[in-house]
Amino acid sequence: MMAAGSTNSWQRKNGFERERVPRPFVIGVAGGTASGKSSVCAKIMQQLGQDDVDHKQRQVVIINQDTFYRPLTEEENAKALKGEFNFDHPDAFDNDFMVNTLKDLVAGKEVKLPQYNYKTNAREEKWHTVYPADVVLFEGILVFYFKELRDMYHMKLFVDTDPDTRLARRVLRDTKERGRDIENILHQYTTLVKPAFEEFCLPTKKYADVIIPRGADNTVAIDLIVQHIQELLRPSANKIGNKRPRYNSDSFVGRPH
Ligand SMILES: Nc1ncnc2c1ncn2[C@@H]1O[C@H](COP(=O)(O)OP(=O)(O)O)[C@@H](O)[C@H]1O
Ligand SMILES: Nc1ccn([C@@H]2O[C@H](COP(=O)(O)O)[C@@H](O)[C@H]2O)c(=O)n1
Repeated sequence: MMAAGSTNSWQRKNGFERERVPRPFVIGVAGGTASGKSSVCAKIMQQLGQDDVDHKQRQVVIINQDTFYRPLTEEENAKALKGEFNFDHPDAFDNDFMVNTLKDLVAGKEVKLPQYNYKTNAREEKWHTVYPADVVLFEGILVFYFKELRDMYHMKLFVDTDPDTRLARRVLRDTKERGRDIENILHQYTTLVKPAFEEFCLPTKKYADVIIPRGADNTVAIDLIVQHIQELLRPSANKIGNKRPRYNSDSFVGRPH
């Protein structure tokens, strides 16, 4: 671990002195379907002591790329119901919405986001507010694919879980939580999800700063990442660039060692 008050290589490379760590600190979390991206983000959030904090006060927010699936045409929706629409292709996303949302969060603005419904393959009508935070975790299968997004991350994590394990988890999850039947899941997986993973997601692993084998089970990797975030965002590193000092939580950064 870096000594308190020192400047790390990332900061030097990017021209940031110790006290100029960017706010918010944006972390991209990529990986195949059911690799454990959400679980890893939830653990990071929990270990930063943010679970019990009110949404308006949270210093860490998690944004899921699935929020940005574009609305489907009637024809596409009919295909989706048969497991024949390619949700794993970059064209399935509303790229402008995704980029603008992240830009707004980087600019310290609050954003309004829909809840995505996997049963209807559409956004819910009711949107919720996400408030500015000091750490933004942006997770999804293709969060490293788009250069404009990639350039906004200060740290990139790739969750690397064995494909058989991922398929097994996806079958369980999609039958229980996403209203799918097994035939439909396996058809979609073999014809669309797996080929798209190999074409669009896996090649983006090279952009990762940290690869996390086994996802949320990898407590050593998660502990190291959390320590690194805490170190970067210690209050002493907060002299310039933070318009909203919110370091009054003992459970977050700035806790005495
Ligand atoms: N380490 C694990 N052991 C067992 N099940 C897990 C593990 N990590 C995730 N899961 C389960 O696998 C499914 C996908 O995990 P999730 O974290 O949502 O992955 P992703 O966000 O990459 O799709 C979920 O049902 C989750 O509960
Ligand atoms: N209507 C939808 C939208 C997405 N999917 C699948 O979800 C996967 C991405 O979510 P993860 O939590 O698994 O990363 C992706 O592989 C899509 O195939 C879907 O099935 N239906």
